[in-house]
Amino acid sequence: MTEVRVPRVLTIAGSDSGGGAGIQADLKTFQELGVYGMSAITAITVQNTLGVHGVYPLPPEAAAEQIEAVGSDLGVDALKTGMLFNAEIIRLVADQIHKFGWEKVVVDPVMIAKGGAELLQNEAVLAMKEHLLPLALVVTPNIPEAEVLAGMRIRTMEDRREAARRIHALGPKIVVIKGGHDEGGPDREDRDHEEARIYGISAGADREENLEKHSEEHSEEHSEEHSDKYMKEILAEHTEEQMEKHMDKHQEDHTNNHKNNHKNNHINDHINDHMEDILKENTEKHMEVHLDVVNHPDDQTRTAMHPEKYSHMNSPIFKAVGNDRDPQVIDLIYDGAAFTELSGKRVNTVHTHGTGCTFSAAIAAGLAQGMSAFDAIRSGRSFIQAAIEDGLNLGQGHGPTNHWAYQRRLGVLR
Ligand SMILES: Nc1ncnc2c1ncn2[C@@H]1O[C@H](COP(=O)(O)OP(=O)(O)OP(=O)(O)O)[C@@H](O)[C@H]1O
Ligand SMILES: Cc1ncc(CO)c(N)n1
Repeated sequence: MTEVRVPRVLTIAGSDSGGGAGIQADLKTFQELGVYGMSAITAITVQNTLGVHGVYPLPPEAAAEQIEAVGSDLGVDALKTGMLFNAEIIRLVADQIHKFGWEKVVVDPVMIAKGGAELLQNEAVLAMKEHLLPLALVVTPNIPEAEVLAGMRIRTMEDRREAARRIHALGPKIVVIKGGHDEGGPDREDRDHEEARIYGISAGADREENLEKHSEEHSEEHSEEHSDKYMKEILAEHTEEQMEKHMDKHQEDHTNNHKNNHKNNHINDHINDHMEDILKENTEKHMEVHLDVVNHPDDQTRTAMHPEKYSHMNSPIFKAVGNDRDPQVIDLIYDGAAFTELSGKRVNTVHTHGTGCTFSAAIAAGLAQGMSAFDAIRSGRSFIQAAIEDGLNLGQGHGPTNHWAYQRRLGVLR
């Protein structure tokens, strides 16, 4: 008789005292998805929903030794990396992955926190590209991280596809460029002007030509100094944008405060004892995970899906509801052969702290459970969509997502 063993997943990441991102988000996600979670901590961050107030990296050997301890004893079916902080930690982590021969590796190339704090030293980007990305099965940059890794600006979906091709060329088998930061719309022109300020170029007709030149220079040079400068420019720009958006959202939040307080007191009062009732009280809107898959005509990826194995995802709760007027978040997936767009309804909330950590942790959990990479990504997207939709409204800034939401919705179905 074969022994059934629980899937084992390791996260190599930083600690978030606020509990919404980093190691804490990963372990909560693993637990919710029914896999056994283990951790190798790279750094301790002093963090809450208002921002990162301190970063205390551990000695690089501490990460390597934690990985050695769990790898040599408990075993690892899949792993994810998050905040790695510096080049030395990246090199040692890559050495361990290589030594153990682990293949189900999800790299979340964490660089900055929402709010702007540096979670990866600028000079470590090169180590990430050279040592870690070649070992990744799935890499999940957000848009600013994809810009840094690809050495180009991302304005349009075509830019995103080009960035995905460039990142894929660095070695990972599947690239997912997440869309959380792509708010699209009228700010694009402002971004062109901001870019013009940074590069000293025109925001008009010759913009593309200049950018092209810049990215050619970038790929030719490959020097640490150059990538350091480029990363600083990109991150500074995105940080400014994030801070402005944060302030706007805060004002909006104040206006809605009274309404929200009422709703959240209600949720908190009942959260443990009457969760099923609360879920039933929530409207249809709350009950659905709005996901849709759009494949390009030559796309083969869709055949990699096995809906019969994950039949719960075809239930009304997880089915796309298909309202084209809803603002969408699109995650772009590229496997070296075809592009797939995974789109979901954009939730209008500031409580998105740790979305990337949670998403990549859910992908690693799916891989450990034997899902194909595409199914694991789709399942991870459903997990984070539910977690954002059923937000907890904690803290005064960017609050955490609700790691219970996905399983609790499934619980209602059972
Ligand atoms: N407002 C939103 N509504 C719905 N889905 C979202 C929203 N924001 C992000 N997502 C989803 O969450 C996942 C993480 O995307 P995001 O771009 O926010 O990552 P990130 O910036 O790396 O997150 P973080 O740095 O907070 O960990 C993606 O699957 C994305 O589509
Ligand atoms: C520790 C840690 N890792 C990752 C992120 C990115 O969300 C964060 N804010 N904190």
